[in-house]
Amino acid sequence: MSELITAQGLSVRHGDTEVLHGIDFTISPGEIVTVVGPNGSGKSTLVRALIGLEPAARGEVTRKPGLKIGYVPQKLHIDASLPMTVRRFLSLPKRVSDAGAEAALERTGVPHLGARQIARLSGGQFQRVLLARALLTEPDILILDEPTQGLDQPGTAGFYKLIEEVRAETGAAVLMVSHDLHVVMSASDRVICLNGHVCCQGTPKVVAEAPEYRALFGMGTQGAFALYQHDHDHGDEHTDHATCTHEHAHV
Ligand SMILES: Nc1ncnc2c1ncn2[C@@H]1O[C@H](COP(=O)(O)OP(=O)(O)OP(=O)(O)O)[C@@H](O)[C@H]1O
Repeated sequence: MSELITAQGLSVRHGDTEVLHGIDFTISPGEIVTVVGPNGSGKSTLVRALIGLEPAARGEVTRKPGLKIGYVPQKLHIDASLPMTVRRFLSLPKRVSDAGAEAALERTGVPHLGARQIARLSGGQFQRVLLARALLTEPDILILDEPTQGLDQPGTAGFYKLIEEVRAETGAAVLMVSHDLHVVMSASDRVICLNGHVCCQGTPKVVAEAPEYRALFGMGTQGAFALYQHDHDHGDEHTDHATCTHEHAHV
């Protein structure tokens, strides 16, 4: 198979609630795919299911045999009272050589941070260290759940530029969850809008021009947008065209 990860008819439940239903998904080598959608729409659940951290209630997820995944979760709590240097953090859970750690920090633009306490890093530095850690395994695919959360606009733009450089250098595919719609649109090969199901997907250009997408994310809001869940279901297609369906935007 050429796809790195495939999901067919994937549904995931949390307790009695079906959080995701009928998801068809693929990601190919070297692709940058971004998942957007309102809070609680199942973005983190989807990436966790694709990795195998959440069981499928229905459907199936297939990963290419031997696939190496570099995963940066949405939340990683590190106790501020626990002394731990960046260098030590990079060796958890698996020890890495000094040369390997240095190369990864260099690659993510923070070569001087090895001796620093992890709890004292800025948000942007911490994200770059997390990315360095994810790169240590030389992954076929990087999976980043809201990697620029809490970063300012230059920090966010810089981080996405770094992601593109890493993709260009290593050929790794990238699957991201993000709320930074404007940057996401330019940095992604494909955007998937999720709302419990895939309600919209396509190339950034095609999706951005789709009236449905504009309705979904709002116009004239200076980047602010609001999305509301809808409770009807319908078929979704995977095509190169935007396949937005009738969502309701309230801006
Ligand atoms: N471990 C869990 N147990 C029960 N319910 C959960 C669990 N994790 C997530 N949920 C619920 O599943 C739904 C989807 O959550 P998920 O975190 O996947 O959404 P999301 O799109 O990533 O949200 P956000 O943008 O706020 O990060 C939410 O209603 C959430 O409350």
